Amino acid sequence: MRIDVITIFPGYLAPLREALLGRAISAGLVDLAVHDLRTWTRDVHQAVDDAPYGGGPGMVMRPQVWGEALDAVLALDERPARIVVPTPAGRPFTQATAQAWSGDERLLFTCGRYEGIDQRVVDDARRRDLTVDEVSIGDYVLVGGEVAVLVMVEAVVRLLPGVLGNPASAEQDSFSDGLLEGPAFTRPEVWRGLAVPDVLRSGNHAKIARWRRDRALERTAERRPDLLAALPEDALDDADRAF
Ligand SMILES: COC(=O)c1ccnc(N)c1
Repeated sequence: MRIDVITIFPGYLAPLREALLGRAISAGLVDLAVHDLRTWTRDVHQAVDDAPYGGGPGMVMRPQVWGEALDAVLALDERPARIVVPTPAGRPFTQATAQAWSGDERLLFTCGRYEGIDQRVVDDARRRDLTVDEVSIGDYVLVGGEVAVLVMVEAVVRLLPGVLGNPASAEQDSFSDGLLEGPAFTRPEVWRGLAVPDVLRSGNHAKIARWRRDRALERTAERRPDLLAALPEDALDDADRAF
């Protein structure tokens, strides 16, 4: 997978080259290229924003600069790219989104700051039949899209074959079966007087699986009843319903 990021703060994306993601890049599983938006400014002040039409607070990022930047970065590779615009006004980014994007050949993230990017940049890309997804990582506002890109790139890249040491980890993620993951324990058996649940040390795999499923159902019902309500009819078996 090739990942391009266009931003006025390239340094914000440095963490993508650390740890697991850094190893994925070194292993050639991911090609990452970060581009400074100011490369495509034409004026001495390298202005990337201007006052919003219609008035109001803040500044809007200029279409000319973004249009040239997008065209130039898209032209760097012939693989089709999904253009991703992080914005609080976007569709929710979920585990299902990460799963879907993990099959893409190329992702191109455009990091907006201020009050966002002139809408015509997205409209122009879409009318050229480019895939453009405006997505939000949650119901809150950030200063810029860079942090959202860190979140989304990590969620996607960890799903790529060969990135996680044990692929089963991704299969047993929270949300992978529509439920939150239950509690996890490791040694010692007793810590500050708190013992690991006996069933987890029983060696009875059927009982352990049932116990884990019950804890996942319990946690989901308590913390995210919306996820439980959204489960498809056949997602819960009789044992689940008995819980
Ligand atoms: C500037 O970008 C944001 O504020 C942003 C991006 C993606 N998701 C959000 N919840 C906010």
